[in-house]
Amino acid sequence: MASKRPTSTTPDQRGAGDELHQGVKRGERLTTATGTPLGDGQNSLKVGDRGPTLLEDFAFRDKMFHFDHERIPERVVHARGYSAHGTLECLEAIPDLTRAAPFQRKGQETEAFVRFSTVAGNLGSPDLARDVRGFAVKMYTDEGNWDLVGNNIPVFFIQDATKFPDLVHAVKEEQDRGWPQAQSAHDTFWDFVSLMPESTHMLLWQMSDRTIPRSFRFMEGFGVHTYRFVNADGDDTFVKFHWKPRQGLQSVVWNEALKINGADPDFHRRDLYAAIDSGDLPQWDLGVQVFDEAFADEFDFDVLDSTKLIPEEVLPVRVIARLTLDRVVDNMFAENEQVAFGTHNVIPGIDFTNDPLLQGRNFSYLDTQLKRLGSTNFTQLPVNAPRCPVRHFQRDGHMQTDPQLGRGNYEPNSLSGDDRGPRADVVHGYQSVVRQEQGPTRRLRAESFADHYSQARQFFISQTDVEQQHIVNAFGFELSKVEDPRIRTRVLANLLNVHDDLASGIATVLGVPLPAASEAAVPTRTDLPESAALSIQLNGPESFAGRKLGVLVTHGSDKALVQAVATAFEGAGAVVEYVAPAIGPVKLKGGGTITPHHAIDGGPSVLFDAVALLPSAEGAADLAGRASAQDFVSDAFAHFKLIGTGPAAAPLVSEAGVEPDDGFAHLGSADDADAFLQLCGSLRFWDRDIRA
Ligand code: HEM
Repeated sequence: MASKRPTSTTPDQRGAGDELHQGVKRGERLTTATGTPLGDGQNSLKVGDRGPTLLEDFAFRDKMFHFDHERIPERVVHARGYSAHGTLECLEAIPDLTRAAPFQRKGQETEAFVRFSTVAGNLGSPDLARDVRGFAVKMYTDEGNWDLVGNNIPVFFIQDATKFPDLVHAVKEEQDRGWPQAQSAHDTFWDFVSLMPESTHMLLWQMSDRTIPRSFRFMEGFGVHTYRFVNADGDDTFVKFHWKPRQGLQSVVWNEALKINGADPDFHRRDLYAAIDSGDLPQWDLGVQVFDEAFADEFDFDVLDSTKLIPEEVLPVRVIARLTLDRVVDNMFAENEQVAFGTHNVIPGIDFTNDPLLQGRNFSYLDTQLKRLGSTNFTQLPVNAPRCPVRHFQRDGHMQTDPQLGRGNYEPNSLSGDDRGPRADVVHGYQSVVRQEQGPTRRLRAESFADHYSQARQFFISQTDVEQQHIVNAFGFELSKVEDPRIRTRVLANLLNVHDDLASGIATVLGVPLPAASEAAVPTRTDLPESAALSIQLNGPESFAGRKLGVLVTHGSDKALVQAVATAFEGAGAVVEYVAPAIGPVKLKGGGTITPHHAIDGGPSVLFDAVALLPSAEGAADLAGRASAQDFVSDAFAHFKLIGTGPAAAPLVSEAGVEPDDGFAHLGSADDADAFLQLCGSLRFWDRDIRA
């Protein structure tokens, strides 16, 4: 006999969480995936009050079925990433060089989507791993989607795509033990690269502070390969693409990176989200190095070799457009995870070269995306769908969402639509550049790819003293994690071909003797000049705009001083966050309260670009005895940060074991705030880096 059906509100509703909620009482109706409204979303269908669950419970099965299949394979590389929407604005029309749609008219705007990423770590790995950053840009042009799938480093580890699986296997966690996660500091990576001298130039970049950027906003992007521009007449030129952050370049230091990973593993994604959300929109200039066959023939290296760059001093970067990111993602899965970039996604006006790495990439992306996204129809997902009309005869397939009307599903046909289906357009459609290719089919690396050390040396000598020391230390750190000493020796032997100071510096850090240099295929050139464009420190912003100041406050902190510092920094486009002994409101001397953003135990100074210590005398005495407060000061000091000290901060500074230097600014009164702001414009006080 059927029991009585519950009414909309049952007596079982009680407790703040509706623990025994049995009916719909407010809001939109909850349904199954097929739209059936549910009467209960909290309990499965059981026999009796405490009996077994019934297989008949379609609502339970509907929900659990979908949950069980929520995960899709993560990207085989670049799994960890974060995205934003934006716009590319053309600053200079270049129809003489290319018919690519975004560059035909000054002021023209093209919708864009960008995904930044690390390479080696899995989806849940920390943001501040020492790793190359992906910088992938999808541009939804009037003539199809153009993807510029780049990195924040202008060269790559290998010259031929067939080595890519080996490279990735070597850097990912080791197969017999499952670690380390998101790190190159282990035997298999260094074993591989020590046997592949072509990786040396990239290794120098990887061991530089480029691979521990302070923010996605403060790093460059590069297309890496030589591509082609093609104009409406079919004339082509070579082109290399550069993204230059208008915020300037900035990285953190290694010890800081390690601590950020603990304090906030989402540091980079949080930073990008917060900046865009607050209206501080990050921008990059898109620049090009355009050159012809004659330049390529005369250039020191092969322009098809992705382990080489063209120094900006040799061929200046010409800015043609500006990218602004202005919208965070609404849903990480729908956008960040389902977006599919590929070097093969080009538009009329953009073409490939014979770079053997690029040629291989053109195969790999589409291939992997079928596996990752599960259907050939992933181009219909909103984040991947072109914004221009799409007409073709690709039909059916898993998860087809286009009704694909009409009779004719072949080309040519006279039955679809207006009695004439879509046809290729010989005048306006994509035409590959006509190239003459000939020669014997062979598996061979051209002699023009043989110089593995000269540009590595050029990179090293182009760094400031501090940057060179950071490179030496990074090699030292990574190689100290290598267990097999033969691998370390091979790396040092290769690096002796780059620069004596580099190899001997690393040997000193490691405390091992220098081996003999390895035999190089061609001698290292010592005549390549320094290139200032390769340094981060020489390309800083000289401004604190877009950076973050951490202000340490306690009960009794001086209101006028705190306000003056906040007003100066916020007025200069910086973010100010307060750190206090506890998260509750802090009472200021002079009236009023501040609600801190962080309690001191969860707000270490590694989260900030500079710090101001503005405690009251009582507060300073209390903090001086707390390890987290001591670390706050000593870490800021050790990471070469600028430090402002209020009138009562001295006991805390001294208890932290820190001796104030010229990187300190005394904040005796509100009048000193501007001077501190000016000092912070240099971002770090590198003179403190005594090892340099
Ligand atoms: C032969 C060399 C390479 C191969 C075979 C290769 C292959 C791949 C594959 C299979 C993915 C995952 C794609 C996905 O699941 O959607 C990927 C992602 C990516 N690759 Fe490469 N890659 C190569 C070299 C490079 C180089 C030289 C760059 C930079 C210029 C680069 C930049 C990226 C970026 C940025 C992503 C992430 C795209 C995203 O955010 O979804 N790759 N690559």
